[in-house]
Amino acid sequence: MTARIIDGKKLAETIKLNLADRINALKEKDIIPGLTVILVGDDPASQVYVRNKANTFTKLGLNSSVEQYPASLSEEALCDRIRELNNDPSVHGILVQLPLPANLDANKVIETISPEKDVDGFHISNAGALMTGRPLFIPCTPYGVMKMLESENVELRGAEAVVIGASNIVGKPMALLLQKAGATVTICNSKTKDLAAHTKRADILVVATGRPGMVTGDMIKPGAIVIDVGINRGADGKLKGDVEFSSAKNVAGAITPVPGGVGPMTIVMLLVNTIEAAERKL
Ligand SMILES: Nc1nc(=O)c2c([nH]1)NC[C@@H]1CN(c3ccc(C(=O)N[C@@H](CCC(=O)O)C(=O)O)cc3)C=[N+]21
Repeated sequence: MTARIIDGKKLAETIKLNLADRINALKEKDIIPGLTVILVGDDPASQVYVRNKANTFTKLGLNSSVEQYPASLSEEALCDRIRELNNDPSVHGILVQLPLPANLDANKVIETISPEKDVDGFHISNAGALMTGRPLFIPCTPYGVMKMLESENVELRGAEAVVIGASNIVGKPMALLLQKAGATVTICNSKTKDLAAHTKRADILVVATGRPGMVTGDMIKPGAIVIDVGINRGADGKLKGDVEFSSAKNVAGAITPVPGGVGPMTIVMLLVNTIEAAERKL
């Protein structure tokens, strides 16, 4: 058996086409959704990725600007700039690229973003809103994963879902969304004893650990849906997921590739959130 490939790139393109009507409706009211991305420091991977985001926005006729600052930028200066953007009506979404240099307190910086412009959904108010079932912005990566599961017509009610990784930006919101959809959710972490005993029970397995190839085919329940959130860049410059694709594809029912899986979905959901932020200003 060979798994179906869940094509995130293709699904992202379809979602983009379906956004055209919403974008045009805003334009008729002289509103162009705008995102400002703030990048601190000169991590080359972040730079490439931030460019990708900006290009996607521009292609669809949205506004996007990237502000790049040296790693020496003070927390105060960064927060002052964020407050200016909070008050700029042409900016609907603000994204501060993570991770930030160690001398900056990421929590403090993120909490300076107005929750109404926090299109990442990382602000503590937005995390709490999601947790209590009244989300304002759903974090883009887990949001994109839910769209992928939807496109595959996966029955979530009563399903066993296992999420490996408990970060605030992927694992925790992912678990909440799956739970809300009716799945029974287990969150595993690096201390989990006998990880395979958990993963082998999973009808839906989401892997977000940042450890390349850590989930192998022998850990997967035959026919399971496997979602690989990993984006690890190897020494050869190639992207590698957290799932060992070569062995997993022989066991899973469906699997997301890396690249071309969750990554493009993350970007398109950022578009969705930014458009939604602009629509709320109508
Ligand atoms: N505030 C903040 N929000 C984020 O959403 C955020 C962040 N910081 N920091 C970094 C991570 C990483 N991330 C990616 C999203 C899409 C791709 C993506 O499109 N990947 C393509 C390939 C890109 C390539 O080839 O390099 C793919 O998987 O097919 C990659 C990485 C968002 N992040």
